[in-house]
Amino acid sequence: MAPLVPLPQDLIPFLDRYLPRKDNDDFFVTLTYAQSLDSRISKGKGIQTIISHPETKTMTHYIRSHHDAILVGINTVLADDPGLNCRYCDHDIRPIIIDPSFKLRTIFQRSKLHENCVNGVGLAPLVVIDRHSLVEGHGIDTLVLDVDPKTGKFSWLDIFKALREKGIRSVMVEGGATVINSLLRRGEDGLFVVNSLIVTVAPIYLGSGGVEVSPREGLAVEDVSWWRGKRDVVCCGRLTSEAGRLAADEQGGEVSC
Ligand SMILES: NC(=O)C1=CN([C@@H]2O[C@H](COP(=O)(O)OP(=O)(O)OC[C@H]3O[C@@H](n4cnc5c(N)ncnc54)[C@H](O)[C@@H]3O)[C@@H](O)[C@H]2O)C=CC1
Ligand SMILES: Nc1nc(O)c(N)c(N[C@@H]2O[C@H](COP(=O)(O)O)[C@@H](O)[C@H]2O)n1
Repeated sequence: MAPLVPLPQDLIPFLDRYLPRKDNDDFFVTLTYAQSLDSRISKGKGIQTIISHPETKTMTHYIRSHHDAILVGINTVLADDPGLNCRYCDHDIRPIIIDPSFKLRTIFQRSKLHENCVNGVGLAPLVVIDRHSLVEGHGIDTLVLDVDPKTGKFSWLDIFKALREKGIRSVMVEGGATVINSLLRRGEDGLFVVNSLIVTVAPIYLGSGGVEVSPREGLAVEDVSWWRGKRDVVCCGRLTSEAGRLAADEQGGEVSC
């Protein structure tokens, strides 16, 4: 695996107020991903695509160093075979895979996740599965929840409450699009479960066949800051209050970021 390039040092103060605080026990969710100018996160379904410049790739590993867990959907594991460890510094981060039908079971032994565990450079993943997919004898840590029978989905609140009960206090969500789009929606209480949003934007187009990030409803990101690197920009913001919706309404339904 190629070594990371040095972290641009101005990213440290820039990211600081969007990362979980060590002195605060509240559960914290950071949603972070890299996208093209046309809001694509890969060239196509199942295709791993390098979007970040090497310096924003290093940033991702720096952000991992501030979280207890890193969460992705199963399609991301199937497409990318990711390591999901922290290569910025010596920091243990727990991979969480959302995988209701437990597809990971069939490929785990030949995955990078497994290789990292065996080589002592990554923690074992915790796989969130539906009760109906529970089988014995695979040697993989599972968190068993019930999907909503109508949607076939877990509730994010159920997932995060269960992770909190396991002692996890901060989760960095990296993707893919299904996970990101669902987290960019308000819950039934009208609130988002995401605290911080950190999006890398690279000056490329991936085309209409690419995997798109675009939530069902528009929203306005609050408390926004931008960083400009050698090639990419990074947008940080928050999604926690009602102000985003109010701001959108005041602009006659137009939503701006
Ligand atoms: N550029 C970037 O930063 C990133 C890009 N990617 C790309 O994203 C693509 C994968 O995206 P998607 O196909 O959308 O897949 P995904 O990685 O979001 O996984 C979707 C699957 O996860 C499970 N899942 C997700 N949320 C669930 C819930 N609430 N309840 C129950 N099951 C749930 C389901 O099985 C669902 O089919 C890949 O091409 C990958 O390369 C992935 C991560 C980051
Ligand atoms: N930040 C970022 N930039 C890109 O260009 C990407 N393609 C991704 N993808 C995410 O990173 C995971 C791979 O990470 P490691 O193998 O652990 O280094 C991949 O699965 C996506 O979640 N991210």
